Amino acid sequence: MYADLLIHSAQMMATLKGFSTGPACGNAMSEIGLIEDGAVAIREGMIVAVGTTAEVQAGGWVGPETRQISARNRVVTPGFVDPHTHVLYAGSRENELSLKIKGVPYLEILKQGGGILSTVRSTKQATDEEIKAQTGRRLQTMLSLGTTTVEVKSGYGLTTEEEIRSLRLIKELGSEQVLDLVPTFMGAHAVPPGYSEEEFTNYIIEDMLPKIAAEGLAEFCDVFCEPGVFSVRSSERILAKARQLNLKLKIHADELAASAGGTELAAKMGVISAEHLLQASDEGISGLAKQGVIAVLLPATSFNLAKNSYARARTMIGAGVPVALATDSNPGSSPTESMPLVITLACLYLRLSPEEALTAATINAAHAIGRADQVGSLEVGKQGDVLILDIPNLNYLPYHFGSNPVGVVIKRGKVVWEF
Ligand SMILES: N=CN[C@@H](CCC(=O)O)C(=O)O
Ligand SMILES: [Zn+2]
Repeated sequence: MYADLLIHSAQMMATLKGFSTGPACGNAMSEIGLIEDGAVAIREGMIVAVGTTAEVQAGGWVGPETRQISARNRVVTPGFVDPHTHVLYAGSRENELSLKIKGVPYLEILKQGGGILSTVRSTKQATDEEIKAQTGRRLQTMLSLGTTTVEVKSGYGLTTEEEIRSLRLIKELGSEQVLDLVPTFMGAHAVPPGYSEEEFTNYIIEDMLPKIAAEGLAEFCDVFCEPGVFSVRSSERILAKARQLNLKLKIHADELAASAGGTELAAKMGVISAEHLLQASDEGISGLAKQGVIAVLLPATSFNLAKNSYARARTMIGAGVPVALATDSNPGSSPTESMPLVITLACLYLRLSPEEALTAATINAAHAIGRADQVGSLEVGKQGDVLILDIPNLNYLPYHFGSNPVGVVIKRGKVVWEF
């Protein structure tokens, strides 16, 4: 039995091994399982051997039919996992840039009917084909930047019918695209005109959630818990109903307003992951650590909101909270598809080391979306999702920002993108 593909002679290979059953916390976030002169062999889409080039070659995996790719002078890592995106939508919001430059706050734009509500309108007006074509292009860009698994939220529908349409389109794209897509229901993304927050919360609980759960369209349920959007009380009611319906839980918590209680709710509900967390309190952070909640940090959003405010990642890591990174790709607060950019911002502004950032963008991100048994590290039995980065060492990844460091993307053992 020979491998279909052998990647060999990597200057350095970061395997991220050893964290498949639980995310890396504290000092362990720096343990990236380095192998010099590394090699990985893949058969039928799955990893069958990992080690030094000599070890893998001695394992008898290389036959006449095995395709061999040299990673000499390059760095090999698992494919990036992007655990927080709003990438399914139609339209764009570059018109809001001038408002932002003038200092109009994000939630003020939303209150005036722009922001998320503007994307709700453009998505509703678009045909299924238009939404899929626009989203497909973004997914293709993600793939070229090294993302091989991505979480995608609904939330630009805000009616039962439109939310179900979005989740069905995510499912269709998942079966047509190279990337693996993980669907999250986020009907609680904004309160549309004509509803009070309480009325819309009731609508989500009584109508949206039961129908979406019955169709099996989402794995996770997420809520934008923020004063002026969904209160802690409404968020708790929505998440409790979602849990009853066997959905796993996520929460956008304490992004904009000072310590509003979202982080504490995340800990109380024992969600899988809490996202943003710019304003999380010390008590909230220790609650996350106690409950093993993963902090999904989104430094591209902080950067793009241009308020010079970033999550306290060092405090979180010090407290033992497992940290993951994501793009938050969306048309308003983070119009980017780039995990390499997120890694640079995480190093410079969250003060993560390159090793911690890589852990956060691979195995910890995989845990945040319930996929750590399949992706996020280079270990025997996992999917053959591998990147060959055109860089001489790991420091170079955050260092050289704004260009694409990805040389080759391999998804389930197939070369799917090459520079
Ligand atoms: N904060 C709420 N939702 C998104 C933004 C979505 C949008 O602006 O369209 C976020 O995570 O940043
Ligand atoms: Zn988000």
